[in-house]
Amino acid sequence: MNVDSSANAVDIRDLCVRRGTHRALEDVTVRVRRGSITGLLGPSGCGKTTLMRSIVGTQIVESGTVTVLDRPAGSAALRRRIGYVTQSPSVYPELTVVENVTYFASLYGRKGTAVADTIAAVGLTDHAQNRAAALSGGQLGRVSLACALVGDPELLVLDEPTVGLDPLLRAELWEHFRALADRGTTLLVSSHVMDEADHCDELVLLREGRLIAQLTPGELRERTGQPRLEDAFLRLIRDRTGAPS
Ligand SMILES: Nc1ncnc2c1ncn2[C@@H]1O[C@H](COP(=O)(O)OP(=O)(O)OP(=O)(O)O)[C@@H](O)[C@H]1O
Repeated sequence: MNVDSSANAVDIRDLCVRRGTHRALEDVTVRVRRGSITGLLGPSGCGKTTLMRSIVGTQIVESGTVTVLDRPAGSAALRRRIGYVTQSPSVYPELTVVENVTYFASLYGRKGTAVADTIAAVGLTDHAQNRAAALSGGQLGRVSLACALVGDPELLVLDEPTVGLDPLLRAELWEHFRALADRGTTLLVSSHVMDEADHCDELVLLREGRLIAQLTPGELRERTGQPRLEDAFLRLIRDRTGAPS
């Protein structure tokens, strides 16, 4: 893929989103560089999923702009260019793993070894012939991930893709994400645990619907003087709220 890494894959300005009676996002301005891995981090309920939904175009926004791959979020032309994996796996339970992934590969015109390679990348080769209905929750999540990966989209939006996975599989998935980014894919990956932040080029830190900071892991450590990213995030919040450390 030929990519101008200085350009933004996602450009969000002054975004406000209301969900029910609650302001889920408040004046959020964020940019995601093409060909990078950006971690979307913050506590449960801070607005990570809402921000992802705004990017993939499934969220009604109150005000602000969301531009994705140079088009307004939700444009029909973006559908095949974005892969979105939600927290709840969306696969066909009666189909096997290989049938599920083959179906999505055919939608995107992928041929050759794409299906087998993608199933291997998510660690499911040994389960390729099993029906999805017979898989564990973590395995189902990986089938869902494979269905998004196999389309080789320009932008991958992944909502907590490593939740519930064992450390080895997690490490392998992050390696795969890095290989994709090196090839020019843009990845936006949410997590509510900071121990994955070091895999990211940039971090978007949210709290209570507001952007706390957008910076690299190195900048976060430097700004707070905390070597552990978990401590650094807490430091940043305490500095902003004036709470004692
Ligand atoms: N369908 C909904 N109707 C009303 N409010 C909602 C709805 N979904 C989410 N919210 C609220 O919007 C806010 C942001 O939720 P969101 O799901 O974006 O958070 P999150 O950071 O992704 O959380 P988690 O890490 O637990 O998935 C929360 O206060 C939540 O209660």
